This record gives sequence, C-alpha cells and structure tokens, in this order.
Amino acid sequence: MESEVSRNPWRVLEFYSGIGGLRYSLLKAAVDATVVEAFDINDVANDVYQHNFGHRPFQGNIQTLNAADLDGYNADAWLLSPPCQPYTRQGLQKGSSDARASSFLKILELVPQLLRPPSYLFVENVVGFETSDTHAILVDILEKNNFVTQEFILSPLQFGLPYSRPRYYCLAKRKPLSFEVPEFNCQLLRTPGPLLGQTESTMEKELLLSPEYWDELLQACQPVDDFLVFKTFGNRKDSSTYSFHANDSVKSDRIDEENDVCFVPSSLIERWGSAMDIVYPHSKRCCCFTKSYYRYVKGTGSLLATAEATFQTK
Ligand SMILES: C[S@@+](CC[C@H](N)C(=O)[O-])C[C@H]1O[C@@H](n2cnc3c(N)ncnc32)[C@H](O)[C@@H]1O
Repeated sequence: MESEVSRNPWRVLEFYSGIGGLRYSLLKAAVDATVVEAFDINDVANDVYQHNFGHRPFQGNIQTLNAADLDGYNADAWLLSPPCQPYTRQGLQKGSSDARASSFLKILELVPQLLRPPSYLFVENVVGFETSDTHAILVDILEKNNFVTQEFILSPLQFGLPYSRPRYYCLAKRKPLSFEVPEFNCQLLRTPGPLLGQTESTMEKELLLSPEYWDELLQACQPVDDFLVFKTFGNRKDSSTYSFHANDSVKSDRIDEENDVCFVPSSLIERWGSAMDIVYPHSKRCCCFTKSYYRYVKGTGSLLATAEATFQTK
C-alpha cells in the first residue's frame, strides 16, 4: 500500500480517536504517516490520548465539521472508529436511527462535497455493523465516490493477540488505487490471508468453523502479561495468589495499593461465579474493557486480576 501513494509521510486524520487504538495500529503497521489531527468529544479519552501521544485531540462533536474543515487538513488517509452501540448484538440495533450514528453519517455525507478527498479510508466497528443500514450507506457512498473496498471480520487472535472479540473492518482506496487481489473487492472476508496477498481458500473457510482452529490460535497467542504496562503488579508477593479474609470488605479489595495487586474478591466470585470473566497475566484471551469497567458483572469487559484471591476463614 505504501508505494502507491505519491506523498510521504501520509497525512492522517483519526476520527473518534478515543485513547488512540488506531494510532497505535498505524505505528505497528510501520506506515510512513503522521496524524495531523485526531477528534474526540470525550475529555477523559482525550486526556489519555494526550498522555499516550503528547497531542490533545480536537475536542468537539465530529458532527460540526464541514467539508471546508476537512479539505483544510489535506489528508491522505482517514481512520474512523465510530460509536458501536447502534450496532451491538446486545443493544437495540437501531442502526442509523440511533442518535449515536449521526456524526458518522454526517461525515459520510460530506465525502461527495470534498475538493480533496482522502485516498484511503479505514473503518472499524463491531460485528453487527456489516448488516446495518449504516453499512449500506457507507458502501453506497464509497462506491459512488470512486472508492474500491475490501471488508473483513477478524479476531485479534488471528494475529497472535490475546483478545477474543472479532471486529468488522472496511478498507477503502480511491481509484485509480487498487487492492493487490481485486477479486476480493466487495466481499466480506474472515481470514487475514487476503491482506497479505493470499487467497481465502475453501479449506480456510471450513477451518473457521472448527473449535480446534480457535483453540490452536488461543494456544499460540501472546499472554496478556506482554501488554501490561505495570509489570510490578504483584511483585511484592511471592506467590501469584493473594489471600484475604472472609469478612474483608469488598470495596477496598479491588486494588491492594500497598502490594500493587489487582484481584477480584472471592466473595464476588462466589456470588457471581461463572458470570464473571476474569483474566490473569498468563491468560491468552480477554474481552473489550468499556468505560463502565467493573461497575457491572457482565458486558463491561474482562476483569483483570494480577493475582488470584484465595478464600480463608478466620
Ligand atoms: C468506539 S470508540 C473509539 C475507540 C478508539 N478507536 C480507541 O482506540 O480508543 C468511539 C469514540 O468516539 C467518541 N465519539 C462518539 N461520538 C462522537 C462525536 N459525535 N464526536 C466526537 N467524538 C465522538 C467517543 O467519545 C469514543 O471515544
């Protein structure tokens, strides 16, 4: 992809920048690119982004941007990870009629008005987006504005990363740019092979349905520990288990600051049991951490415990 663009480094706009996941991906992809602006409405996310990258995103509603604003950045590539709540399988799946979809629809509507449209687009969302009316609008607008697309549903596990939730990705290039394997245009692909110029074979498609394929991926991927910033967690305890007593209070047990240990109190484990998704540094999978992390037992992410709590009676 890199050699196709005349300008280096690429000028990139990161919409819905959050804490900067897509910017990290850009770094990892080792593309010669510079993020000329990031946009997010949430000040806490922007604090984290600023901490991570030393640049504070433009703080405001993306819906207020107009074509002249976007042309002003003269960007080669747009990265977009719009809110996923309108499309999640657990949600109401209101799609484009959900107010949280409006800003993305507005950005798409601006594409035909641009004097300097981007050459590349990258869209990320949850599984469920691909069957939504917003998806139909995305594909229609891209096609009418000379973009070719390839779409994927991929799990980070397929790249050796301990995160098990598959995601929807759309890659778009403006003609005359093209994909290495154009036969995959306008298809929804489920293996990373086509990204590397390989075909998605019938055998691979069958493999995707087999639990053994996913088990093997789980075994082969890196542990969560490789991605933890605070490696000192739990170091001051000799063992990886952490003891506390039956009548210890729940509220203060979540993080033991003195010992730099995070754990889930066994009283909670006993109460909620298998409903809780607890992951440890050695785990080979986890699920998305949301802003309601730990406030609910289910659906707000895996709980990270750096030590296992053991239950003791006094
Ligand atoms: C799915 S998250 C993106 C996550 C991001 N890729 C990351 O790595 O953290 C969606 C983000 O869009 C932001 N957002 C939602 N609606 C917005 C709007 N209308 N204008 C600007 N930002 C918005 C939210 O604050 C949230 O950070």
